Amino acid sequence: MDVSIIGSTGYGGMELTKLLHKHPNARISSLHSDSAAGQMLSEIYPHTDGVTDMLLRPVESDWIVANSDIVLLATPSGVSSRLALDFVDKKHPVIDLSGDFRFMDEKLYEKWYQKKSAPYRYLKEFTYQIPEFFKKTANSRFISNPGCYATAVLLGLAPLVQNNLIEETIIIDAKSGLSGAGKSLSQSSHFVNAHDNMTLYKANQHQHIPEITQQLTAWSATYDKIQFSTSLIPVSRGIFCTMYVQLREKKSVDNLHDIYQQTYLNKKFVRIQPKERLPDLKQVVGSNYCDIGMVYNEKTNVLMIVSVIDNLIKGAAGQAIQNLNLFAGFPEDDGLDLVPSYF
Ligand SMILES: NC(=O)C1=CN([C@@H]2O[C@H](COP(=O)(O)OP(=O)(O)OC[C@H]3O[C@@H](n4cnc5c(N)ncnc54)[C@H](OP(=O)(O)O)[C@@H]3O)[C@@H](O)[C@H]2O)C=CC1
Ligand SMILES: CC(=O)N[C@@H](CCC(=O)OP(=O)(O)O)C(=O)O
Repeated sequence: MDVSIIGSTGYGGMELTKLLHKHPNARISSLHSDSAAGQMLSEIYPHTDGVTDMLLRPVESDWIVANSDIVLLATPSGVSSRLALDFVDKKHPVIDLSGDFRFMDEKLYEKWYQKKSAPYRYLKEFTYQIPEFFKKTANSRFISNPGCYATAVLLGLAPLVQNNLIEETIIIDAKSGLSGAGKSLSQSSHFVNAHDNMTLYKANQHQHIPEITQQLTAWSATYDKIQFSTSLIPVSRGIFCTMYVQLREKKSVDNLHDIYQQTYLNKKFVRIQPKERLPDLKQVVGSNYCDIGMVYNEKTNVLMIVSVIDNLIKGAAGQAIQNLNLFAGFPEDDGLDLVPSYF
């Protein structure tokens, strides 16, 4: 399968390039860049010299449609919504990493992203796809890849929500490394601000709140609100997400653990930790794994769940490749046999 990437010089685009380099059934047919068209990738990133180096072509949809089987959009929200339209019109398959096609509702998108939405007739062509819950019947050629925080949260809560086990309040405290913000420098990602520091941002205003509740309510209508906070932590990669939920009734640790294992039976990329063990960040960084652990407090009846991912892999490029594999009928782990680096 021939794959084109747009937004090639961004963090997500670069991660896609790296993963596809090792893919047994897909190859990169072209890299496209707005800022660096005409240059070689190695002129911008010398580490790609002799490995994944390629010419960066301009972003031209006709050329891409003629020369690839699918296009991956690793572009910012507000840009994907513009670029995708030509491909949808031409029925050329798309996987979009941005937030632009995650809602079926223009107003909802505009409220949370503060940007103009793609028209509804395009939104409705896209399927929001968490690969672990992919249904063959819903196979779509236009796929909206879940957001990074949303991925960690939804995988961590799915077993409880799908089985209606939560009393009401869901409190989520998520922390992300700086690559989650993309490569553009901002005041908050400046070394002096980020190093040795922790900053909570977008309190009650994060754009992944409606994305998370949209999926939770699709699983069980009761769960239409969450308390969600996001913080920057001084690491390059990784999302560490702690969730607190009060259960409807008391459960044994064995029972809860079984429910999680059952939900992710044969789901290679979700690893449920042994009972009472919580994952750390580095055990997933550099891989497509989402590791989930939990601790139950019998006195308060609160279950604390910890879910960790690499934001650029399971939270973005790795999940996009997983979705590409499902779309193409390739084994789900093609190109994703990655060992976390840990040290
Ligand atoms: N970083 C993360 O952890 C995650 C990111 N995402 C989403 O994935 C997408 C990519 O994120 P990320 O790689 O971090 O972002 P970056 O800012 O690192 O890269 C985005 C790239 O898009 C291209 N681009 C920017 N503006 C335009 C434009 N006007 N027209 C065409 N291309 C443009 C640029 O590449 P070039 O100049 O080469 O075209 C840029 O490098 C975003 O939508 C983000 O929200 C989703 C989950 C996690
Ligand atoms: C650390 C950091 O800044 N992370 C970004 C995540 C960006 C992202 O994934 O946004 P969409 O997928 O919704 O486009 C944020 O919190 O906005």
